[in-house]
Amino acid sequence: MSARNPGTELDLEWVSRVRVNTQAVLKRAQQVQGRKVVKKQWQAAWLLRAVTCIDLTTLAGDDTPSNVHRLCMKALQPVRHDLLKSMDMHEKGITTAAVCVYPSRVADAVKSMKVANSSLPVASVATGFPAGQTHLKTRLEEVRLAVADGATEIDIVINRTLALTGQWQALYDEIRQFREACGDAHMKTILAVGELASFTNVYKASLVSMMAGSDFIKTSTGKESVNATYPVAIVMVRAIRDYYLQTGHKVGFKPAGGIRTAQESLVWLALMKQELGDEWLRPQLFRLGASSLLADIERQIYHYVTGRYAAYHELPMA
Ligand SMILES: O=C[C@H](O)COP(=O)(O)O
Repeated sequence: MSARNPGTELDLEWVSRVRVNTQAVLKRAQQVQGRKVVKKQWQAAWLLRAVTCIDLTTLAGDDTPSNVHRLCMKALQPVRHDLLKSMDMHEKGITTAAVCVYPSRVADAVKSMKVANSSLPVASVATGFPAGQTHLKTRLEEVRLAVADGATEIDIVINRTLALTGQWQALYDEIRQFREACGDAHMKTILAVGELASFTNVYKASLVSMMAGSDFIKTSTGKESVNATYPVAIVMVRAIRDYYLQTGHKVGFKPAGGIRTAQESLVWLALMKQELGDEWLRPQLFRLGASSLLADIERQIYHYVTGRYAAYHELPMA
């Protein structure tokens, strides 16, 4: 992770003058999607870059220590060794950026990483994920427990009720408290954009989250009916840029929810490069939150190396 964002005082005047031009955002998103993506070895290199930015996620009611262990092993060896060797990348220590699990599975993930002698970060969703509709005291305690179990990154969800009713001061105060409960753990703040009703609300919620000290802002939980979209990403990354220009603090971006294909991961990287520059193409400032994206990326890399698509049994860990 890069240097932490300490946050600022809540600047309500800035928040209140925010207006987002919807047509301009939609047009820009179309341009990003319409651009040709890189091919051949450049594409393979970009796909490996995408791998290193993935928060490899499992957030299911039937998660167990064994599937969490399997997730951790996959995060540590995300692409088959022989494929990496063919690309002369086998000694580069390629892993995903982190694994992401529910709070009650953090201890399992930490144990698996320890057994593998790895310090790969374990992230946990918290604060009543995904809806955030539990008492503040409960949400704060959940953060503390996940940190005590060894999570070094916490993905909090914002209180959408506060955002939708324009209670920005109350939202700021809650997020500040989450930041404090995180201690040294880095905090990613999930806006749940599919439930924020307008781009203007998304921009305002992004600003308030950053002012309250979020190290990353994240689009979605993956559980809303609309998750990571390119237009909403344009709004959020522009808020990141404006906040950086105003304060000098760099905040990361994490699109999450419904990102499944290698092709999409290339568009996300292109969007970051064009909107925020090369510095935001590293796991310190960019994450892709995804449960099934890695399988398609590995499949595309297999195709690049062998010239054919893998049968299911050839990429069993995917
Ligand atoms: O934070 C990550 C998301 O929950 C993952 O969503 P996904 O299962 O649609 O990839």
